[in-house]
Amino acid sequence: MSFRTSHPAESSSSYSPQPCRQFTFSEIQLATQNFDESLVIGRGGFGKVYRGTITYGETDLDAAIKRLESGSTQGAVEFWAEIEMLSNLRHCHLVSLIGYCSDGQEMVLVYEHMPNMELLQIVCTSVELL
Ligand SMILES: Nc1ncnc2c1ncn2[C@@H]1O[C@H](COP(=O)(O)OP(=O)(O)OP(=O)(O)O)[C@@H](O)[C@H]1O
Repeated sequence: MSFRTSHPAESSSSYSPQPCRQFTFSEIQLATQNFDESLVIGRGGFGKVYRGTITYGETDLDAAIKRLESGSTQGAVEFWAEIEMLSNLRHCHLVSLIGYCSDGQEMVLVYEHMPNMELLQIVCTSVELL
């Protein structure tokens, strides 16, 4: 599988900076305590989702951090599509994308942590078990 290492929009002359920020892999490791298993809050098609604290400028933000897993059904195309879409869309009913990290094979999405999303997952799982 081949991976893109830069945001497609960065090569475009019409690119205008988005509030969505690019993080280094070291910043992601720091935020997730090097992907500590105790911080895993969910798992989706992309891979595991970790809860972490990411530093954005002067502010520490409560974040949900999705790391693309090797063997994930979703890949580079979906990764960049998610960044493109959520960078341009801001709505109270949509989860906010804080930023992303693309470093070699590592692809990570950083969202605002939504406590209700975990609660919803617990309710859905309980209903499935009934
Ligand atoms: N922003 C968030 N805040 C809190 N928890 C989150 C957030 N994003 C994801 N999660 C948790 O991680 C789980 C997996 O989320 P994810 O979006 O990766 O999977 P999904 O909803 O099944 O989507 P897909 O399979 O299309 O990637 C969610 O069910 C939720 O528990």
